Amino acid sequence: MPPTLDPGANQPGSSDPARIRNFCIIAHIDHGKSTLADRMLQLTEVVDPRQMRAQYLDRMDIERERGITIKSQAVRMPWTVREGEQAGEQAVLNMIDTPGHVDFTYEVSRSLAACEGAVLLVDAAQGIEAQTLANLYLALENDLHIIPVLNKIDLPAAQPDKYAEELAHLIGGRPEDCLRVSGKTGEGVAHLLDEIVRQFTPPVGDAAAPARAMIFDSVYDIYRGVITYVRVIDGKIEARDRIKMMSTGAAHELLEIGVISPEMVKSPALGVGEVGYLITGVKDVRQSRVGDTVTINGRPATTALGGYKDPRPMVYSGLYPIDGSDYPALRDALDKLKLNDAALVYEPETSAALGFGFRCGFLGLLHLEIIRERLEREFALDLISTAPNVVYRVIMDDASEITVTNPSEYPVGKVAEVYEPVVRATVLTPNDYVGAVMELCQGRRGSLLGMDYLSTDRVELRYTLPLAEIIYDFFDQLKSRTKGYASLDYEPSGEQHSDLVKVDILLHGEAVDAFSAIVHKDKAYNYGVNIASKLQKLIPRQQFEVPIQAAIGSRVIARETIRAIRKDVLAKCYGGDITRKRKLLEKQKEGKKRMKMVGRVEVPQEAFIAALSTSDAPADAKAAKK
Ligand SMILES: Nc1nc2c(ncn2[C@@H]2O[C@H](COP(=O)(O)OP(=O)(O)OP(=O)(O)O)[C@@H](O)[C@H]2O)c(=O)[nH]1
Repeated sequence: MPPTLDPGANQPGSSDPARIRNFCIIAHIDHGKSTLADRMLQLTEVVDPRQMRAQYLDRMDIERERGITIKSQAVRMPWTVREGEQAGEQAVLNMIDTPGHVDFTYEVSRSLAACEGAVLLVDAAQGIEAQTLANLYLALENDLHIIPVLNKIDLPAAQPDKYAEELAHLIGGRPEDCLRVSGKTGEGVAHLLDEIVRQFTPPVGDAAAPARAMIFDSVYDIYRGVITYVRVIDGKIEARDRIKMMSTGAAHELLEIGVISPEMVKSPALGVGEVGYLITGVKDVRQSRVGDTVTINGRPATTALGGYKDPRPMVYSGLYPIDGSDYPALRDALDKLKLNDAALVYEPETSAALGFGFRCGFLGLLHLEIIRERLEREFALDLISTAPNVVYRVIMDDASEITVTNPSEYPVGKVAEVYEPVVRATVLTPNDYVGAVMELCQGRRGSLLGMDYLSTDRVELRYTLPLAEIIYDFFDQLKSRTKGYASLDYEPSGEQHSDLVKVDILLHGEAVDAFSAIVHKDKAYNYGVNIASKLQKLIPRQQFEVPIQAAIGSRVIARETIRAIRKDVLAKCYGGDITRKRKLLEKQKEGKKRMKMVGRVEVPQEAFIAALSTSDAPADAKAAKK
């Protein structure tokens, strides 16, 4: 018998945990999570049809334009089961839309910890991809129940039968258990919502215990301060409570509490299993740290919930304003972005070539590109960024240790050992391209860990690769060598001892810090030749000859020369005798000598910009954002 309908029972704070289902949608990039989420919002009628827009939950402009999700989003949707034995049952669904790109995996894992179930979405025209696997493993690690779903069945190229087999093989179910939907047409979505209620378990928690809520996201809003997203595990948080952060012991007055449905809706309380937001008037997201446990000040819990790992920057790059007077504006802008993005780190640095700027740490190249683009767009700054590099651990001869985030700070001499970060990469590729992928990985100093056939024509290759090799055009190369069919996922996997050297680029004998790079010994020559020849084309000829050298320590490994402009000092000297001409030429030579000695090469800013931006570096991010 269907339970009796009680409209009050689904109100936040008083909903019966047995009615709640907390779930997330996980998928490879572009397999259609956000589109499916849109259909769910429509079907559950939480969005007014007139206000519906595509990718409703991707709120940042940049997310909408690029069609990618960067921040996780949680939304509460009431749903009355339509079919089957439970028809008529009222449920409260909390859906968490997660980003798909590797750079943001840490967001995914946080969201997963707030759910009991995961909808594993696979594009029925593409099949399983690298991030499908990565996200599935994350979900399994979090003990989530999985509903496999094939999406985009409206596409003529869809092969749902084939991929249902693959999926069933992967997660160990039957092919007929894979649901089939189209986020575009809405087909099968109501059935999926029914299955979510039927298959996922409701949250369990102790309603009588002191309150404990897990912070899974925290964002800064210019009007409202920090908005903290939580999932209540035990007890209840009420609007008039004073809350306490368990890691710091700091207590805050609650200004507002509520749920997102899909805009913020105030509510009197949040009970066991509920997902919602808290506003305390705190101005810095770091005071409301993701992974922390919130409790009630008057009746605090004794043990905190298990937290999350802090995201650690993997890639560093120097950001400099093109117009030096923009430096304070850049600092303010970074401060503002940092409020919202705990993963962004930066500290001031100066470069002889580029002036004042910041060395910034990012989760990956896409993160770098997004921050840079937001700085340029939201804060109207014109920036130049140096080639991205990873973090090196350098052990000196006297056993002291240095962490190098900027190649120009790499110590000269007396280096005993250098360690560089490595990743465990998974590449999924059709059979035909295995050779091409292996060749690429080998060329990037990869070592093969294993290889598996997912089906007769798809292979999973696992490699250990230096992160530094991936952040250059690896993704682009992978795509072009496999006609776009291979997909890549990677996760940090410690560090390895490597034969690395610092290559300096010297202009007229002086090292230009912005071009220094730490590269593998075998690749130093290529790097040197490449940059030197690029600069030779970019720097205009001067009054004197300018050598461009690439050097390791004092050893020059490549050289190009910018020839001098020979000023025609004889132009004004018509006729006349030869001794006068000679005298003028002698004088010119002297002048040139002086210039060579004292003069500094005038390198136009544009040359730096061109040399750095035409380096093949951020191609990965470009390819990934599509
Ligand atoms: N034909 C068809 N296209 C779809 C369907 N679902 C999504 N798409 C298209 O697939 C593309 C990617 O969809 P998104 O919903 O943005 O994908 P996503 O998985 O949210 O992407 P990320 O947030 O970047 O991970 C868009 O161009 C959608 O229009 C579907 O069911 N059928």
